[in-house]
Order: sequence, then structure tokens, then C-alpha cells
Amino acid sequence: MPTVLDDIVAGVREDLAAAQAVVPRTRIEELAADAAPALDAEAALRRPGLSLIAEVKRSSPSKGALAAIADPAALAADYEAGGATAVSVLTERRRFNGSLDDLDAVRKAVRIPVLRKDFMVEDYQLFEARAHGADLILLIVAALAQTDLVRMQDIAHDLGMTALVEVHDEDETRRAVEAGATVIGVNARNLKTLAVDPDTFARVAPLIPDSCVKVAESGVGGPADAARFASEGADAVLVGEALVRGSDPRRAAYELIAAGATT
Ligand SMILES: O=P(O)(O)OC[C@@H](O)[C@@H](O)c1c[nH]c2ccccc12
Repeated sequence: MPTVLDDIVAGVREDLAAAQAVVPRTRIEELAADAAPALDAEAALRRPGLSLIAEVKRSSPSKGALAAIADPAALAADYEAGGATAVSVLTERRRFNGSLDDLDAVRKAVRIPVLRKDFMVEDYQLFEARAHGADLILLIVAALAQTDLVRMQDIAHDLGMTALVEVHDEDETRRAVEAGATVIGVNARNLKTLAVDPDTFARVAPLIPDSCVKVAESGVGGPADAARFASEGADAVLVGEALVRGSDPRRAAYELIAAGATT
């Protein structure tokens, strides 16, 4: 039985083939080389206090439509004004209703690092991310063979980007550490089943070396959750739904960060 993750990746690969037919690999590499240098997202995430990676997220496979987000640039500017360390932009089209146009719009609107959040399965996507101004990319351990994980992280670093390496259990965490990941995201949502387990971070964080940046991802409903993850050792939280559903994303961002600072 294919998992949700398998289905998403199959769609991503189809869209990728279409993109490569328009902009070939050699050209996307040139565009990546010509882009303004990447910002140092890892250093930004290492600053004291709980960092917030605030996400531009319209829909998800688990929840369906979350918010229309007619103006992703304005939303991202609100996140920045609220104190976010970085903005995450979902660029996957079929399930998350995102696009590289959203990434372009956000990149122009903020001065903080921008994460291209997608299902990265081919090197091409890394050059594409950089060409569109991404400073950070997501590498999902569950979607990648170990050799691909290691190679793609190397390419991301060569391009000056930070790799956020995502895990959701102990085995994947060991693989991330083994790959030399320096920024590890623990996703409370299992992408194969879409089930959320809020205790995932507390369970796997002890396996992550202190030298790594630890990010708690998914299911952060508000300030109380941010405070809990901070007390469990998170350096950052990655939040989508709770920010896009509310009426005041700037204030919501500020309150998450403030809650994390008090622990
Ligand atoms: O909307 P939430 O529950 O705050 O979750 C945000 C983020 O963690 C989630 O969008 C996410 C984490 N890892 C991913 C990988 C692919 C797509 C999406 C994700």
C-alpha cells in the first residue's frame, strides 16, 4: 500500500519532470549561481531564545483548506514584524496549494531567511530553491535513501543554504545524525500516516547532539505548546496552521516567541 508520502512524492516527481522540460538542469544551476547569496539561517536559529519559523500554508493533506492567503508577501511581512526568525513557504502544489511564485513573493517581502518547504527528492530542486532565493531547504529523511540525504545536504551547503533535516522517529533521528545534520526538525506528524503524536519531540530530542539546532515541527497550537517545546529543549518551533487560521498573524507570532522566552 503506498503511503501518503509516496503519493505526494509521485506527484512532485511528475511536476518536476515538467519543470525540467522548461528550465533544464544546466540553466537552473546558472540561475542558482546568479542569485543573491543565501542568508545564514543556521546562525539565525542559534540566537538565544525560542526561534519561530512561521509558515505560509494554505492547505494540507490532513486538514484540507486552512486559509486562502491571497497575499503571501503581506503575511510573511507580518511574521517578520512579529519577530519570526525565518519564514517557511510551502511550494508543493497538489496537496498544499503552494508554488514557487509564493516563494518569490515572500523572498521580496522580507529580510529574514526563507525556507523552501517541499518534498525534495532530486538535486534539481535544490538549485531551483536557491534560484528562487531560498536560504533553507527541507530534507525529509523518510523520503530519501541515506546516500541521497548525504549528497543533497552537501549540495545545499555548497550553495550556501542551511538544510533542515526532518525526522519523526528514533531511527530517522539516528540517520540524520549519521548524515552530519546540523539542523534537525522533529515532525510530530508522521507523513506516512498523517497521525500527530505530540510527545514525539520529547522522545527523540535526547538522541540529537547538543551541537545541533533542534526544531519542533507541527501541532504547535499556541503559546502553551511553544513554552512546552522550549522547556523540552527546542531551539525553534515551526508553525503553520495556528498562524494562518488566526486574524492577527503578527501578534500570534509575537506571542509564540514570548512564550518560548519565559522558560
Ligand atoms: O500546520 P502545523 O501543524 O503548524 O505544521 C507546520 C509544519 O510543521 C508542517 O507544515 C510540516 C512539517 N513538515 C512538513 C513536511 C512537508 C509538508 C508540511 C510539513
